[in-house]
Amino acid sequence: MASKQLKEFTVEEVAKHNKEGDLWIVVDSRVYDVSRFANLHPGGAAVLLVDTIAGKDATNAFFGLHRQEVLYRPQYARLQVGTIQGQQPLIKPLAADEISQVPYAEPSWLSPGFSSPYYNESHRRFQKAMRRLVNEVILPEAIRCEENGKRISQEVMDKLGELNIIAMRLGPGKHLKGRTLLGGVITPEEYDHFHELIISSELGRCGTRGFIDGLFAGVVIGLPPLLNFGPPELQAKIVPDVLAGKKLICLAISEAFAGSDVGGMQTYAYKDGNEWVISGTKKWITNGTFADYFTVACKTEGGYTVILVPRCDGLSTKPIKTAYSSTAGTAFVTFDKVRVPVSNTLGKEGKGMSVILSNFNHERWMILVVSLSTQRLIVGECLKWSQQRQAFGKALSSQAVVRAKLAHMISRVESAQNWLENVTHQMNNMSYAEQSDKIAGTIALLKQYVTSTGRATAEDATQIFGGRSVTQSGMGKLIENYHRTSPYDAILGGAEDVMGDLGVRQALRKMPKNARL
Ligand code: HEM
Repeated sequence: MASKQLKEFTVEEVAKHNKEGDLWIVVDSRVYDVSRFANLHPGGAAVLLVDTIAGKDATNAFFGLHRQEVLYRPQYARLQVGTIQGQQPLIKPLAADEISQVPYAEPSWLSPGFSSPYYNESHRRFQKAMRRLVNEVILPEAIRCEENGKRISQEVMDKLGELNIIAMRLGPGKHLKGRTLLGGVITPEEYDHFHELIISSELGRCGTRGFIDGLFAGVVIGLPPLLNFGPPELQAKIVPDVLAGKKLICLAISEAFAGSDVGGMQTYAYKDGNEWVISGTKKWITNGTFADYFTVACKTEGGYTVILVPRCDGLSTKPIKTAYSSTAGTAFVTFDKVRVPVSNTLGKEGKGMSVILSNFNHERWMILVVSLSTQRLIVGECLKWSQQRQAFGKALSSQAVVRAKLAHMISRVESAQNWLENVTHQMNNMSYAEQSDKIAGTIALLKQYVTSTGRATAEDATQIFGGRSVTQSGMGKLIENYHRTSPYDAILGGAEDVMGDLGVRQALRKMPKNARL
């Protein structure tokens, strides 16, 4: 409702509307006629009729119980009949590409007055455009899909394909050549891992973990083996459609028999003439329910081989019900004597383990970037809530115990961000082979750090939000989602303990032979 069409009222005029059937309230200088709405109010009519609320300024009470978005929902926005004379609303939604002014709610490079050696103008342009895209296109879809558990709509997939978001999520490389990135905001030559970090960070801010996995996580991990090791004819057949969002691919490695212990897999392929015959099962396959193609790790004679399998006879998928939304498409995949041409082999026969391992650093980095960004979102939520929530007659933030929790939360997210930016800078300056040699262990340690601090922050946030932190709607909905889903980050792409161990083992391997105290 445009404010110029609204009447202005004095506080005294509003105060006259203070009874059942004639009930007004004020929230942040906006006057609402809730006379008829009172009986439909999800919080009940009685709470609106008490002396301190009916005909009064109920701003503090309102924001102690509702997210501001409630006021912008069309069915509630139309309850506004006017404004208070001489007052202006203070609380406004952020514009689609606006940066939050809440301290630590954004990484420091985005905060006014802060500088960073890592980001240039192209990153700033890119971030602004990406935030707008997330808020206008992706977040509404995320909220829908997270709730109904359905796959992302073809319309949104097409849009993201057109903007080359899917291609960019694979990182910098020749697959970006000649593409128009995010409507031309930057060139493929400019695109680096910090742009990619921005994509994953902006997505993480949706706070809808299942949806974020549904949003091409399978492509990010399932396509690189084809791009890096697949025969050109197979690439030509599959890659364009996948990058355009027309088809989905996923990575099928883990099994009920083998998770972090990849070598324990049992899915077996043998050759019959020009064909592979594959039998076995795969479990927890992200996007598997919807996928058109499967990048499958198989045991073969003398080793492991990675094979590209299209959805075909003998291959079936069924959804696995997990703690997060089925919009992620987490599947149990069965291969029953599935036949595919030998030309679908990715990399050398028997050398599949190096194909599998080559994928892991990038996957882990992507997971931790999304996870850290959501962790920061939670810090922002806790800062806001602890200021606006009154308990024992004062704001939560006036309790030392709450401030102590906030101190730990902020320190965790800031330390991880600084480490992440350092690692990303190294990625920008190393070949993938160098990264595997020099920073695979660091990425694993960073992932362990981000996921363990994320879960500590999720726990702290539940103490600050109380019952709301375990409620899927209302004030604590982002806390609830993060608390429920942050363990995923600590498992997917390598379990937290395994990550720590990998990091230390790599460090020990690199110890100089003559190192002594
Ligand atoms: C324009 C005015 C208001 C609108 C449109 C409104 C709308 C809503 C909605 C949609 C909910 C469901 C929960 C949510 O989505 O967050 C809710 C819950 C509630 N509302 Fe309101 N409300 C208004 C004013 C108030 C006021 C002034 C009070 C003051 C006491 C109040 C007390 C409550 C309570 C106690 C709940 C339940 C909260 C919970 O379950 O945690 N509401 N309201």
